[in-house]
Amino acid sequence: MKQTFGSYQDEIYLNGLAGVLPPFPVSHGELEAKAQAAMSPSVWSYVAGGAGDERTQRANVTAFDRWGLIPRMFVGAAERDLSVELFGMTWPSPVFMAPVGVIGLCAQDGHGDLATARAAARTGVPMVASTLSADPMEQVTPELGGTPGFFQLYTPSDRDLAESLVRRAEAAGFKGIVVTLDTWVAGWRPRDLAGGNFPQLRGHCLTNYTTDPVFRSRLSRTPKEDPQAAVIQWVQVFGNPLTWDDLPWLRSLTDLPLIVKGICHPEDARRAKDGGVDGIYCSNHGGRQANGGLPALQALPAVVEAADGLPVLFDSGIRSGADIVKAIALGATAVGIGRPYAYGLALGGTDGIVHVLRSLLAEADLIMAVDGYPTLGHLTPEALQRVM
Ligand SMILES: Cc1cc2nc3c(=O)[nH]c(=O)nc-3n(C[C@H](O)[C@H](O)[C@H](O)COP(=O)(O)O)c2cc1C
Ligand SMILES: O=C(O)C(=O)c1ccccc1
Repeated sequence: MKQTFGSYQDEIYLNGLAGVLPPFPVSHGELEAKAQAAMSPSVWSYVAGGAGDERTQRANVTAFDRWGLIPRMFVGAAERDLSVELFGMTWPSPVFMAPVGVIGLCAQDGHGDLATARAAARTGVPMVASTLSADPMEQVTPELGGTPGFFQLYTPSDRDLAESLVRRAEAAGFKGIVVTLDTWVAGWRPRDLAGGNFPQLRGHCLTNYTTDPVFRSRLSRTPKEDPQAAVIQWVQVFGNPLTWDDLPWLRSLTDLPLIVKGICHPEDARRAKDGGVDGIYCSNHGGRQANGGLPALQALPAVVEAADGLPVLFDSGIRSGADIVKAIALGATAVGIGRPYAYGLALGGTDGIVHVLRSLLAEADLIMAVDGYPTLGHLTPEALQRVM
């Protein structure tokens, strides 16, 4: 499949000739700074913040500096193919949008989930829709166009509710279920603690619960009549400290591809594979959950090896096209963008997300051109060297 992601650069320079500058920042640093200015302090704290003194969060980003791509010449990589086969589909690139629970709040109009789905439709970049959304999942999938969407499940302790959420995701047309394992309890987050700020406790982004028949059947009054009771019910059912004994049950919930998120240990990857999952998602939740952990990128190679041919999705720390290329070279099948698209959304709705995604993909494509790696298959660990 011929790709032209790099042409976003031509578009920007051509506009420049006409005196029109890019509407949104092109560098991550400026994107972040402008997003901070555009967001309320509490939403900024929730999105940008992480666990503890955030050293794992920072290490996720700096881990990429320890690897350098080795340029190859006389390759003639005039056309690049970034497409990837995954779960029986062909994606135009190995990039997807990671689930971001309060994405709804990042949009000026409060409908960030719909804005994200529309960005997926416009770019072909798949979306993983969080359980914690402002817009109900049934309204998200129609906005995806032909682009695949995945449903991220926070497995509730109420098994009937878990099953209901999965049935709804199937009926809504999602193409796979991503079960997040690292967030059955909230990590220690000093920024949010200092502000006494946890959006879900204020009733935000609980729509998939409050629209669910099983969740509603547990309440004596509707969420509209008694929002407080709905929040209390959510607190009671949200977390489920799953064990390996629960994996057969999770697997039995759906015939859709099942992907487990939060895997950083090779032994966990091996056991998940043995348990019949279709994909491993290597991530430390962007350093939001447990401080003191190793950078997710450092966990990736051993997880890939243990996954033994099963697709490995990766996120945590991707801030540039170079990061995407490096994660692929270290064995990721696909790479998730997290905070950067939330910042794009805060700055410019769907247009802002589209700009962020197109910029990341253009940079990745142009690096593959310059460095002589025309396809993802050419990006192997041999394309990288440890930086001294
Ligand atoms: C504000 C915010 C909310 C998130 N909500 C979810 C979520 O609902 N489900 C989930 O599995 N991961 C969630 N994540 C984690 C992301 O999916 C991803 O792992 C993380 O953002 C990657 O780190 P990075 O953004 O620093 O690259 C969230 C991340 C952020 C920043
Ligand atoms: O903020 C998050 O990353 C997130 O997804 C979450 C959701 C519920 C409880 C704690 C964290």
